[in-house]
Amino acid sequence: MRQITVIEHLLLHQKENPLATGNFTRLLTELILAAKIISRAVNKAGLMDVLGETGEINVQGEQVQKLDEFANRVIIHRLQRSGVLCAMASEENADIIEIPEKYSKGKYFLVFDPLDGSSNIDANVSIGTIFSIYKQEKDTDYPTLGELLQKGSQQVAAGYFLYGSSTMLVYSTGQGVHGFTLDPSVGEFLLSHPNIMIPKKGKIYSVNEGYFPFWDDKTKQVIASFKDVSAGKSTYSLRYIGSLVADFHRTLLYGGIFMYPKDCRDPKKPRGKLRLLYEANPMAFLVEQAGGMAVDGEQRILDILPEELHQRVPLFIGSATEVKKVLDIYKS
Ligand SMILES: O=P(O)(O)OC[C@H]1O[C@](O)(COP(=O)(O)O)[C@@H](O)[C@@H]1O
Ligand SMILES: [Mg+2]
Ligand SMILES: [Mg+2]
Repeated sequence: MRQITVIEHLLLHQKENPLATGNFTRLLTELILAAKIISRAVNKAGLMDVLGETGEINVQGEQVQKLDEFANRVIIHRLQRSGVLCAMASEENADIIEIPEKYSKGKYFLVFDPLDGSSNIDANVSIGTIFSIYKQEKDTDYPTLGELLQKGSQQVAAGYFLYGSSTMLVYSTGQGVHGFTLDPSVGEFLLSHPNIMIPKKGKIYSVNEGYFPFWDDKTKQVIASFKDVSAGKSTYSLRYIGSLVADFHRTLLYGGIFMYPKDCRDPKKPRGKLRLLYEANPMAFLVEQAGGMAVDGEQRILDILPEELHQRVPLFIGSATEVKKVLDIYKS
């Protein structure tokens, strides 16, 4: 089989794609380089000083791991010099990240979760980097937060790097979902999974069932429906890694559903844990491109207009059959 790189694939196989321009390919090239640097650190984590916590608490109120901070620094460092971004937003930074005056600017917003699945880092379990790209609509040098807070349906591209038993890039520019595997011997991501489509129905449900006592009655009904084996009902297996990027990747390839519902423990946090901008929107963009669905229980994730940078949202994502089942139960 001919070996096809990410940029080659974008230019050759998506010719009619308006994103096949110098600026977008530059952005993708820098992102890929940042991911290779992060992947190298992940692979050598036990040999480098990147395991454990930094001792700091981030804007999400969570412990910052050394690898979270490293990945965040690598992405900001590389991408602010790319000349094609007008601003960035990271799960680890409280505010929008402006491009310093000394670098030239462009028209894209990059929104990212530098290291997803932080609690799994020290156990050598799959983790990843999630990204989402939007266009700046107005022609100003200083984009406002309001300009960045676009609906997920306005993403021009989204994807993730998965640092698993192999390192992969899975992404979409709105023309299908394509997967590339890093060949460490040549240092390139090469096409391995063209045109990924999620099965219409799956056999796996994925959720942290330890939180069962903290769910409302409807949510309990939703999860119970995947355990219901009465006459004629399908049986499901339960799989939960605790890294969205890895749980989503399995769901995309095998089908089924991943869920992170709202939690009633804290009435001030009725929206679950996952972040709309950094986690739910990019995965929702990918799953729809692959023929699946993503909802918050009532509405399509990509239709939600964000009110703030670090907004959280309940997430039900996967094969159409299972996601529709969730919608039906919440509606009933
Ligand atoms: O431990 P919990 O509550 O099940 O949460 C797991 C979820 O939290 C996350 O780790 C949150 O992401 P970060 O690691 O980027 O903060 C997701 O990857 C995962 O789906
Ligand atoms: Mg995350
Ligand atoms: Mg993270």
